[in-house]
Amino acid sequence: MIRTRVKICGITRVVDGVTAAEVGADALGFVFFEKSPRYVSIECAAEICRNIPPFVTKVGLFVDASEEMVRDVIENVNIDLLQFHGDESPEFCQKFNLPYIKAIRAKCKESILEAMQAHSNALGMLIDSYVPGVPGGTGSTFDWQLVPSEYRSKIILAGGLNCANIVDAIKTIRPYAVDISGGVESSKGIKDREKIYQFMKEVASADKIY
Ligand SMILES: O=C(O)c1ccccc1NCC(=O)[C@H](O)[C@H](O)COP(=O)(O)O
Repeated sequence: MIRTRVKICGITRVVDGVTAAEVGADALGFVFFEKSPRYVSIECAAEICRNIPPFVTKVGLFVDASEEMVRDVIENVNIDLLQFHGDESPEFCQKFNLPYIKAIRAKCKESILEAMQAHSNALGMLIDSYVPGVPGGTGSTFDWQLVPSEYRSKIILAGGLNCANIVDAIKTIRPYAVDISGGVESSKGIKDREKIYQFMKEVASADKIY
């Protein structure tokens, strides 16, 4: 059986990080973008990461951050992976001696393929919804037919996923991983234990289908 990995993004509290890890999330995301309602400070993220078991991947998210800021996070938070949501170049993304995920907002097939080729050294490509002026965490889905099937093993599907649509999403795309934020929240930045649990159950049931 193929197992779809799950990344839960926008963790702002120790309790949510611990719950997500307990319930089986493979990765947790921390948003270092001050304009986001899910922003976490370096101190807060470091405290959460100290409480998370070692085999859960900790991901630091940035939106056109300075090199200095990315380095500050790497030095002070025990993160394993970087995730870039802005217009960062491949050269910038590869500066930090850590693997990275490049987030692409799904405007059209051509722009997705172009970004995938430019970021061929990225560990994964997170394909998210395109909402003008919003770099991530939109809560909106997009046309999944835009996802290039030939890159399946690198694709992290994001954007408006929830318990009601995740089985369909996995059956349609068969991504390597799925990423969810708003779909497992009770309010922005506050995760809901029951929703996380249900989401993990739905992913497992989708995996049994193939
Ligand atoms: O979550 C945010 O507020 C955010 C802000 C700026 C850049 C990225 C952000 N989140 C990144 C993620 O990986 C989200 O999980 C992804 O966009 C999906 O969010 P949602 O549609 O709410 O599931």
